[in-house]
Amino acid sequence: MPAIETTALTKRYGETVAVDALDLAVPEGVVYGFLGPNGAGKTTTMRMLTSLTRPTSGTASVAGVSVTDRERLIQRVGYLPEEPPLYNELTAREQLTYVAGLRDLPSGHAEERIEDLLARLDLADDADRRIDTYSKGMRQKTAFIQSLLHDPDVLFLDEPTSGLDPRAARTIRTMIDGLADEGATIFLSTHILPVVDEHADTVGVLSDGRLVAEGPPADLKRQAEAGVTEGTGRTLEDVFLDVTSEDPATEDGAAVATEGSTDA
Ligand SMILES: Nc1ncnc2c1ncn2[C@@H]1O[C@H](COP(=O)(O)OP(=O)(O)OP(=O)(O)O)[C@@H](O)[C@H]1O
Repeated sequence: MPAIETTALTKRYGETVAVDALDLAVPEGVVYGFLGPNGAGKTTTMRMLTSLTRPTSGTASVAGVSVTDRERLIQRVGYLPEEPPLYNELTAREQLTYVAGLRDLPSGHAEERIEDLLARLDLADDADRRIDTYSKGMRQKTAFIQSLLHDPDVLFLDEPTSGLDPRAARTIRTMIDGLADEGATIFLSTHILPVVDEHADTVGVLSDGRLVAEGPPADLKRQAEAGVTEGTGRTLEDVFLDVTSEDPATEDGAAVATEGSTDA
């Protein structure tokens, strides 16, 4: 059973088709890099997959739970949105304890997990200060911990290293790999293409609400080399620019899929 499965998933806002008949099958335990230009529909897709917004049509399930079953779904998924919900008047420790309570985590276990995650992200010394005194990076770390506190099966991350210093960014990247190794599925949306290149097992590129390319980074780069002078190394950025260009050749809706791209 795929960790994420969508069939003709569509979201319209009036005349705008934000997500257009999206078919995804993401296996368990992988890091799936979700790319696309601004306004491509990435956030809308993640909001549908975490039951924050309802699809106009089509179906989707995450960790085997339909996105229409919000109550069961939120126990299985974590989401770090671009603007994470934090209470400014709480300290990080209070915020995380509060969220652990909402999630019904046994208090002893929750406390241990919170302390461990605060320490790993180098936030323990500041954890008793109010969040409204935090830097952007400290807020981001708090929100990242909050998204995975309940050990979700599928974790949706929108620019998880935004505002983080290189050390903290590396910690988060290492944690992403570790979570996937333990069997969690990570749906990673970011514009930092080298991170996707290094960490994603499979990449999907969304453009105008449609999946225009999908496959392991190495395969997509190899495909992009076809027709290019031999020996020219292509980067994921080249692939991204190719498949999201306004060139009519790429606008026929045909996804550049790589065989077996969604196999674990
Ligand atoms: N609540 C809304 N009401 C109306 N239109 C919306 C709404 N949310 C998103 N849209 C539209 O849907 C399209 C997709 O937006 P979305 O935020 O999903 O893109 P994105 O890929 O996450 O972009 P970015 O990389 O800039 O974050 C855009 O045209 C956007 O204007």
